[in-house]
Amino acid sequence: MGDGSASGNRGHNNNHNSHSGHSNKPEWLQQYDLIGKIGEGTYGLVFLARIKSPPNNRGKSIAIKKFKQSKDGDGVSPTAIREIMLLREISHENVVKLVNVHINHADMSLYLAFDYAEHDLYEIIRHHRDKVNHSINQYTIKTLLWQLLNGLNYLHSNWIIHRDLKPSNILVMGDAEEQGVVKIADFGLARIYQAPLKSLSENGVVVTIWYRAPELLLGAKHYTSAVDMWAVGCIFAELLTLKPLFQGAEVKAIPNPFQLDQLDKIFKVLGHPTLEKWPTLANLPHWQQDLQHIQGHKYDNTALYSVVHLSPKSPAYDLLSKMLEYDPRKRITAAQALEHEYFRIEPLPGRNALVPTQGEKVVNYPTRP
Ligand SMILES: Nc1ncnc2c1ncn2[C@@H]1O[C@H](COP(=O)(O)OP(=O)(O)OP(=O)(O)O)[C@@H](O)[C@H]1O
Repeated sequence: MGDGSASGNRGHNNNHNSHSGHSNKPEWLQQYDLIGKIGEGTYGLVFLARIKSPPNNRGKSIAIKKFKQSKDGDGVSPTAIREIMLLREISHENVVKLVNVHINHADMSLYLAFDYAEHDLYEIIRHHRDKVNHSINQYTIKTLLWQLLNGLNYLHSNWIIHRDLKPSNILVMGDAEEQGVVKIADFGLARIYQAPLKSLSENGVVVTIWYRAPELLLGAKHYTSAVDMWAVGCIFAELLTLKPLFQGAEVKAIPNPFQLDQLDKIFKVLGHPTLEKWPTLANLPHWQQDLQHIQGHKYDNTALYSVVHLSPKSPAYDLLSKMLEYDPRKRITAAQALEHEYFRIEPLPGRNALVPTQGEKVVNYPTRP
């Protein structure tokens, strides 16, 4: 088993719910030693496992994502299976590798096995904020951002929009060989599950709205890769200040309620969007429907540079403000961002984000519990 293909599984064993004689684990799972639960997200549970064989991979750590069944009990659809098979072709240094797909045909439940990454930006930011109490060094921020953009540029060039980028989905390798390399996780899953914008997942895990682009908050039906660049802007600001940039209180109603507080938080920092700067704003459902709240209150001062403690003339501020451009058509793309002056001035981005530059203290980031 573990041939890396759902159809391969089928060829190997017609009874996909089959269990071996000595264990009640599904047969494919027996190639791994399950170590423990890493976390829980919108779509399911994540476990740490180690490969038992073949010998050259022995001991290699893997993150197995077990997907929940949907409410009506139907498992993964044929369309989703096709999408997942496409995701297996995705291969880039800054995108987490999908190493195996297992489908339990008895109930159509789905398990994806990814390369394991020891850190993620959520934990790195939290560690700096709550434990070491000092900001992340400039080299690390720039390297994390460059590699994130590099992975995203690859995904966008392959017509994959992430749609749910946030610090916990941006992994950083702790391994010797790939230490400090950024890996984007959870890409392509939004499309498979088609419900990334619902407010609460079935188990009550909160889906964060803090990184959601204004066009989505205003009810846009069609989204583009620009939604990911907005999230990157929010993450860049959070790396600089160790605080989420737009921390709106979520409206918890289903499906996809109007998140007024989130927009309010954005408008307070970036000023009110105008039709002059964002002409297609007028077509967005919530902009039209909610005249009283959304258009009634006017914010006009842009306070972004003071919130992120950057000089308005700095290249870092210039790049950040281009990521947080209201009009998605004018927002900077990943390819353009990689060419930005910020990445051409010292300190230059490198491969290992976690090695400090000269004179900086080594930060020992915690490993996953
Ligand atoms: N390949 C991986 N290696 C190590 N940890 C991972 C891997 N993929 C995900 N994780 C971690 O597992 C936890 C749960 O991840 P998951 O993607 O399911 O949820 P989430 O990102 O918290 O939320 P959501 O599913 O809503 O995006 C997170 O802490 C995440 O960093």
